[in-house]
Amino acid sequence: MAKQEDQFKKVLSHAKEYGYVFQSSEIYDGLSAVYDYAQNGVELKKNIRDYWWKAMVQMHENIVGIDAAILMHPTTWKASGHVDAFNDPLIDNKDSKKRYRADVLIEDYCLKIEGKINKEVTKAAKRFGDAFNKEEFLATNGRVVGYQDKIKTILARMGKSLENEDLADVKLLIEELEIADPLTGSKNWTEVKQFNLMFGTKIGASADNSTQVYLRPETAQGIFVNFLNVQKTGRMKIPFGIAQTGKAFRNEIVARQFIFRMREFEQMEMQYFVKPGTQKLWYDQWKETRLKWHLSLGMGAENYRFHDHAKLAHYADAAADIEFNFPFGFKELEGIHSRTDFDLKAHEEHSGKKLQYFDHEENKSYTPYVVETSIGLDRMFLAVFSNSLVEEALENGTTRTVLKLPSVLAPFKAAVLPLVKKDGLPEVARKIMEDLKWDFNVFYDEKDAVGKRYRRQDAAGTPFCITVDHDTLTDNSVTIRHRDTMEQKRVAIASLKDIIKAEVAVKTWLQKMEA
Ligand SMILES: Nc1ncnc2c1ncn2[C@@H]1O[C@H](COP(=O)(O)OP(=O)(O)OP(=O)(O)O)[C@@H](O)[C@H]1O
Repeated sequence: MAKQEDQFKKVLSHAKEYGYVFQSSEIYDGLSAVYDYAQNGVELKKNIRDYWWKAMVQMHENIVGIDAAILMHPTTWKASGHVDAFNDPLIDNKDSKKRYRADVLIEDYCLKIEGKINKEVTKAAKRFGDAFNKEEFLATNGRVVGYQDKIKTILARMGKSLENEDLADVKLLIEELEIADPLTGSKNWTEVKQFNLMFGTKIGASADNSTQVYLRPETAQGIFVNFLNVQKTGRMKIPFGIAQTGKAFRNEIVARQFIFRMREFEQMEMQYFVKPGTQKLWYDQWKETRLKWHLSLGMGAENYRFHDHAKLAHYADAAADIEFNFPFGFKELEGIHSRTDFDLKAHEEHSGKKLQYFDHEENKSYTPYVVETSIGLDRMFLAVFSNSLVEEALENGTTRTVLKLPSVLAPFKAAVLPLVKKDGLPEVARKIMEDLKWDFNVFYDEKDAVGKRYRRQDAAGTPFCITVDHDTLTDNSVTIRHRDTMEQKRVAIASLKDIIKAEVAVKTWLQKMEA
């Protein structure tokens, strides 16, 4: 755990030091759970968005994109259920005046019990050595089984109380477990109440209630309300998809873990409209396709797992998360949801407009079912960034910090470095830059010794360094150094474009999905 926390701290400071993520309005001490993407961060974020867009839209003839507005007619959110049910249970500590999510306090309590189980496992593994069988130990050791049962009972009771809106029982559970404010140890709690996560605002100059609007808490509804417009104007035939990337806003009660849980964030969503009865097939297929997309980035299959939901949202008949191994453990990165015809039907009902599809093959109209894939761009950014940041021991006893970003996502694909700032080398380096920048984002650096410049580019995540030296003036060749292997090769200037392209092109990476 300490190691994981250490890694997370490194991620935070590296993100700032190398111009990836800044706290929003930092000069005013920041705004909680709101972040700005800096000069390198904006490029990485754009490249992740493009990589998703290409895989989802460009590679599928039957998926098209839209860009709906953040502000929507307020009835949208009545129909979708967000006005009535997009709530989290909130509890305040009367002494510290700190605010918490009641369910998270209880889950954190269970995590502590899980910590005890892990300790027992480590102890037994040491004691029994090779003869240790973890599954058997978990199933038979009395103390461990007791811990597991306790977690199950607590979570089952919490789940039931939340479902039945029995918030008094959630409070009682917190009291019975003697859960204290993690910051102060106080057990002086208020009642638990529901808190709606939508940010509301008013449209126009009037303060009258009819002008109440919301900042969208998800991008999906912009797709549902445009379903028929897109289907008709694009002459789309079922099954087909509509994709969208854009900002979403949630007034999260507890915002923590950096850009993992933000109040303003970006989603990349795709709604796939299918014939009723075929949703299970498409749901399974999209689960597989989306996992392949993640794996194509080469961040280690062991770092992903599915979590199939036992308890389903009111609109879903199946749901799973793709979880990623973040520096603080496995957590949701993407959701795949079979949303039935809930949303389209709800919008039909609230708008009084038909949102049906006429199936020419079957010669009848029906409301399509929807399978959705929904991933947070910022969470994906954190997954990529934290997975890529490594400290590497070198043969000479020193270490180097490398940001081994998948090169297709790296902000800059190459840095051009004249060995010295004289003898005409900068001019040649500039010429190489001028030529490469039509195809790639290229960085120019002539300050400090070349070794130091290599380290800077390693830490910033640039896959290639191109060094111009005195020989370049006569042989038209340069040294190209690879970030990950540190291997250096002498190559002709004329071949640079092809060498870089072969490694960083979207095609090189996305084709791995087919393997
Ligand atoms: N507050 C947030 N900050 C950053 N990304 C978010 C946030 N809330 C959701 N996301 C991203 O949007 C995706 C789809 O949203 P969805 O509504 O399914 O999330 P969720 O199940 O509410 O997430 P969580 O359980 O973590 O709150 C999530 O998988 C996640 O990547």
